[in-house]
Formats: sequence, structure tokens, C-alpha cells
Amino acid sequence: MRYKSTRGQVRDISFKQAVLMGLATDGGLLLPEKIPVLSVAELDSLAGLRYPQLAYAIISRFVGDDIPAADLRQLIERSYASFDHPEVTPVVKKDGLYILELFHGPTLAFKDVALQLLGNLFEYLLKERGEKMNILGATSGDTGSAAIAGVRGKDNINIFILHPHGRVSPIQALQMTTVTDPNVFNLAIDGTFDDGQRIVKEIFNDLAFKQRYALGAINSINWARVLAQVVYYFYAWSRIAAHRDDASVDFAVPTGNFGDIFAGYIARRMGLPIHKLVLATNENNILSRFVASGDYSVGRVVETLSPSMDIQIASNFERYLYYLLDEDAELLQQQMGEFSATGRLQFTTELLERVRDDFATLTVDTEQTLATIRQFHRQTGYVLDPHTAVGVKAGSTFRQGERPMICLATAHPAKFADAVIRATGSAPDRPDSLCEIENKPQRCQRIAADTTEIKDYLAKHALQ
Ligand SMILES: N[C@@H](CCOP(=O)(O)O)C(=O)O
Repeated sequence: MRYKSTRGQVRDISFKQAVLMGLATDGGLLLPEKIPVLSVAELDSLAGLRYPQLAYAIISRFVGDDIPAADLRQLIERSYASFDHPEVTPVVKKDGLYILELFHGPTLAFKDVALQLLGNLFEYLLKERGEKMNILGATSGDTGSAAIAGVRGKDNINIFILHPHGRVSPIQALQMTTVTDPNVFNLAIDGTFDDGQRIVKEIFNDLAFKQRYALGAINSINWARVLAQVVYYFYAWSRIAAHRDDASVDFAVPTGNFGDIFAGYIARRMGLPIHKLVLATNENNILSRFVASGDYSVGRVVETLSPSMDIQIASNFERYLYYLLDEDAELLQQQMGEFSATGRLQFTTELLERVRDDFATLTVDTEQTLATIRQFHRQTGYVLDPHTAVGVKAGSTFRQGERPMICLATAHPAKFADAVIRATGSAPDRPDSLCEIENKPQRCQRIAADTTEIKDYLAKHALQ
């Protein structure tokens, strides 16, 4: 299995190189040269596998000979041992919808599924090469704590996470800032997540700096993040639809940086019978406008009840666009250039038709989010977090006949207690990991959303 960049200047690199490179050195995003397609018999053989076994069956196809099978199995087993549910990502049925619970990892959000594995993978690869790494990432709330949990206390790794000051939930902030291991550096920037993501990309694009400080990526610009998330689409399907006469399913995905739903798109290209991917956004709805009307134009980032999705410029859109443009790297590069110059892109009717074959979409605003949490709770007793509620509202809107609609539950409601209290009148139960979190010591540096200042900070604190 070899990898290439969407911008065409990087090709024929191995899985290990792709993981360590993160953002491609030509500024693009890495993708497999060829996506493996599973036969019906191979798909059927997934039913009944434990999560780590199924993860191995999927991930190993993208790793090839790069990591010995026994080592890869062991890395996967170890990564999911930290989850508090034997199924890792269980599926529950509520009110006619299937809820795929992705919040059983250490930081109670779907990001743990990929970042527990990526942390172990980095450790493994660095040990093998006798190298060190400085991880640099941006978060709108969930990626940060999950990445920190994936590498805290590990040798030869420092981690620097930018989060938008005051724009993540109080619990999300505490899950990052109360981790005081010496290899963890939290930077609260005066700006939005989009500012943070732009800064991270600018720093990665300074190739001399990237190399000098051995920078690594934990955001979904890193292919390994997307790959690990592909697995739970197969897992959910194997649990509920593998043996049905019509084995097709729909997925509803709360969407911010487009990584999670893009993983579903990859699963579909691999032959998983996904009929529709329902792209659900909050008021930061550039992606929803794109699918609905071809209007891909950046707006201002609005603060909502679902802060992890308060994003306008979604990283993984580039990967999707690459496929939409029939893997034409030159055209892609042209389009990305136009987008950074004008903040907008236009699409032909023919392309839009293809987009609509892949996705259905809905924008869910604050009032609808609160109403969904309230009604779902009244009808089922189940408490949705506000991101999941956005997906559930969209999922119930597009549910058709007998076809299972699987809604991704991307975070535990306890991370967003204020929204839940507003909707239901009572606070969600707190898992043990959040007990006393307000009373723990914190460490965090407030900093301007300025690339040069952040580079200076990195240069001072990086492992060398
Ligand atoms: N929603 C994310 C934003 C970063 O996205 P990623 O998937 O690229 O890490 C968050 O919670 O931080």
C-alpha cells in the first residue's frame, strides 16, 4: 500500500512515512494510491468479530508490510483496552434509530477511537527509528484532550495543542488543562478554531521548521486518524445489518472538520453498503450549503451549543474534492488556490449531482438542537449531547422505510452539561473520569493567534 498527496507532488510513500509526515510536504493531504474494495464474502466475514479484530481486518489493508502483523494486532488491542465498554463502540436502538456510541474512550468523545491508536503508533514508530517528535495540533474541543490522553507521559514525544480561548465547553477545557504531565503544552489562543488550524498548517508548511523540530500531526490531516475512524462504520454495520436481505444502511454524522464523515465516505468506497451519508451541521454550515446548493463560501465562525463543530474551513474537504475532481491533482490545486484567494468555490450541476449521490444534508440550529435533546430524552430516557443531537435530528429527517439509520453519538453528554440542563432541566450523569476535575491543578498558556509567536513558543519548548 502506497500513499500520494492530493496536490500531486508527493507520491509512492509508505504507510509509516504517511503517518509521520501528517500534512503532505506539498501542502496537500495524503491518501492511499488505491482504496481496497472488500468482496461480499469478506464483508460477511466481519460479522461476529470483536472490535479490535475487525479493526485489524480493516487497518491492516492500509498498512501492508510496513508493520509486522503481530505488532499491529498488539497495538490495536492495547489501544482499545482503555475503553470502558467491551464492544468499544456499541450500538443501541432508540426510537427507531440506531445510536453508535463513540464516547467510551478516556476523554468521552469519538476522537479517542483514533487517537488512542495514533498515540501508540507514534510511540512504536519513534522507538523503531530512535527518534523524537513534537506534536502540533489544533482543537475546537475534543481532539485536544483525546490527543493529549493518547500521548501524555510517553517518552520522546511532546505535544502542543492550540484551543480557542473561551470557545470550548468548560469540561473540554479542563480535560486538556488539568493534564500537567511535563510533555503536555496547552495553548489557549485568542481566536477561533479556524485560526488555530490555519496556524498549524502554516507551521507545517514551513518545511525547514517542520523538519528541525520533528513536527507530527494528530488532527485528521493525518491519514491514520481517518483510517481508524473508518473501522467503526464497518463495526456498526456488522452489528446490525450484515445478515439482512437488504444490507444497506444510512449514517447520520455531526460534521465539523469533515474527517468523521469522510471516513464514512472511504468505508463506502471500500464496498460497505452505505446508501446515504447524512451530513449534519450546526449554524456553521458551509458544508451543508455546499451539498444543498453548491454554495461553498466561508462565513464567520458562530458560537453554538456544539462547539466542536464551530468550524468554517474543514480540512478534509480537500480529500473529498480530490475524488470529486476524479483525482486530478492539478485541478485540485487550482481550486484550492482559488478558495484561499476568494473564500469561495463554485460547482457545476453535474458535480453537484454526484455530491448529492454521496450525501444528504441538514443544518440544525440551536433551538432545534435543544428541542431534539428534550424530545429524545422525554421519549426514550436517553440523553444526547448537543453534537449528537444535531446528527439525530438530521438522521430522523432522512430516515427511510426499513433501512437502518445509524446516528453517530460523537460525545458524552456530560461534556456539555449546560446545553443538556437547558434542554432537559437536569444535569447529565458524570462518568468517574470527570469527578473532581474542577479541583485539579491546571496548566495552560494564553497566547495570540499568531504564527510567529507560536513558532517561538514551540522552539523554546520542543524536544530536540
Ligand atoms: N472537531 C475537532 C476539530 C479538529 O478536527 P480534527 O478531526 O481534524 O482533529 C475538535 O474537536 O477538535
